[in-house]
Amino acid sequence: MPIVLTPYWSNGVQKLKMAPMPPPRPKHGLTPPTLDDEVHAARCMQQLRSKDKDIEKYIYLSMLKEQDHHMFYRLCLQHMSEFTPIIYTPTVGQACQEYSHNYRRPEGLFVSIKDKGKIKSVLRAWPKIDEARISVVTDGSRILGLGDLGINGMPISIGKLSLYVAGAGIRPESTIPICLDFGTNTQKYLDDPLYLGLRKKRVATTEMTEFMDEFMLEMSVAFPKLLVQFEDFSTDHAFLYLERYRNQYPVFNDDIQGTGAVVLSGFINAARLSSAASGRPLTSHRVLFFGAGSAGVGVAMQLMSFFTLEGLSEQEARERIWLVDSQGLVYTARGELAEHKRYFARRDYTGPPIKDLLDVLEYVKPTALMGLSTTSGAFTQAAIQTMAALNPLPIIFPLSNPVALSECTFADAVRHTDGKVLFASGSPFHALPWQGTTRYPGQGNNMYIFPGLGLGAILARCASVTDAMVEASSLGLANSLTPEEVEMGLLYPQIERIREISAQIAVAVIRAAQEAAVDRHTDLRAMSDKELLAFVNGKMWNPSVRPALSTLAERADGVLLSQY
Ligand SMILES: O=C([O-])CC(=O)C(=O)O
Ligand SMILES: [Mg+2]
Repeated sequence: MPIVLTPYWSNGVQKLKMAPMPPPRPKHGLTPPTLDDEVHAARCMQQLRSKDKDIEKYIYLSMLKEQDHHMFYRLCLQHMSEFTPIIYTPTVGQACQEYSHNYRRPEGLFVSIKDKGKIKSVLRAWPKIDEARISVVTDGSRILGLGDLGINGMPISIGKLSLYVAGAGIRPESTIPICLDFGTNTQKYLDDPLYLGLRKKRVATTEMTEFMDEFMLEMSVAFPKLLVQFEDFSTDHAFLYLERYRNQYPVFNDDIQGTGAVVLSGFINAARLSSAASGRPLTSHRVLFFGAGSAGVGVAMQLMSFFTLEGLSEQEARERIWLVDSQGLVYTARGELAEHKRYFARRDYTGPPIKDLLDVLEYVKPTALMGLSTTSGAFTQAAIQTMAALNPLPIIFPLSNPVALSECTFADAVRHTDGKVLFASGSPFHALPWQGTTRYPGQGNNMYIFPGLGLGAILARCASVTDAMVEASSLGLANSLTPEEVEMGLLYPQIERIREISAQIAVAVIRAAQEAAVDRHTDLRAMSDKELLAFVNGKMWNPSVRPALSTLAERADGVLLSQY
């Protein structure tokens, strides 16, 4: 009977019993005689680096994670800057686009619109119900900047959860990647014979909302300790479902709140430097958002709340922000506007539409230019030079993902501002030699925020995720730079320190949850900050240092068992 090799997730048919296992001991003869763990780690890295294509590296690491997750996470933590561009942005984008072609095994839960009315039984199929703590849920409708990928969005949930494990020490078995299948409007996938999802156009919002109500309720019943992260829903639904469920369940939206928090954090550090150079106060910054989707407006809201913390009234804070969408400057007199853009629409401009970015820059004179448009190259040489002419240290954040959709490259931003730019992008760029020194790009990606925010919310067993908790995560990140990192001109800490940063963020988040009294694990209230930090660190899962022998021997047993 093939026991060990049966996927631990079974297609809703039969739930596997997870009996407690004695620690596996290598059986003599089932592993090679000199399988040394350290050497095996080096072997894995060599195998990874021997692949030419990033997607091959992704597939290799995906298999390694399944075969030996201790080794996978151990190497991931040791080589964070090498691993994240593969298991996460940008390669995860390609992994999504090619998911139906590269699919090998189930790694998450698929719930489709056809399951409406019986979602409970689908969720019950998950083999580790009691362990569940965090789920990343996408409907594949707006994956990164790549559009509607339907069920091919599953790898984004998988990738985010790998970072929860690596970055915040959530136990691997506590994570549930979920892809909801409402159909897809992308004809290419509907025509693809290998496409894994429902072959139908997306259902209407009313039907989707009925489904979502049932789904969220059943999730809270099946997994009472679960936090839900909404990921890469199209803008309208992202706002709709965040507002609908945020006071009822522990849920947050990574693209609105996670991105908002991470960009605010980088903005705070950049604005401090830029204000020091210009002599103008932090509250005088003028921020232009190029792109007014869920991420753009999410970031704008986060920045606005920062301005109010700095002492501005709500109206004054709102007036620090300008939005540009595909029609140009967003202003009330322009005509009918999508709901989520109305709040920031300018009321102080009533002239003809200003469509060209250069004209908008001349009109607004921003100190900071944020790109969330998924329009590759939108920040042209002229636009970057205009920012440099307007500001001694211009803040330019091309935040669109993946890297091919970035509004400009790091090299262009440095070159066209004569090295003065304060830069962060959504996807990774390499450091750049510049006039005898090295310039480091910031990566303003929500991967700095969601692991720590999620960890804090889980440990405090929060009933909901409040704005103050999100804000705390942002300030926690901004203040986590070491003096060496400040010296290097970094806006974000080095990603290798992610565990340390996540622990600090988690503490800040737990404190904010306590203040709002949404924490259900109230024992933590009595702890000092030091005790709380020790508690958070103590809860983190660590890959075991000597796993390879036992895991491989276990698998060897499984192979034999399945063969006979
Ligand atoms: O996944 C990422 O790299 C950041 C993100 O949430 C997005 O772009 O939607
Ligand atoms: Mg996202």
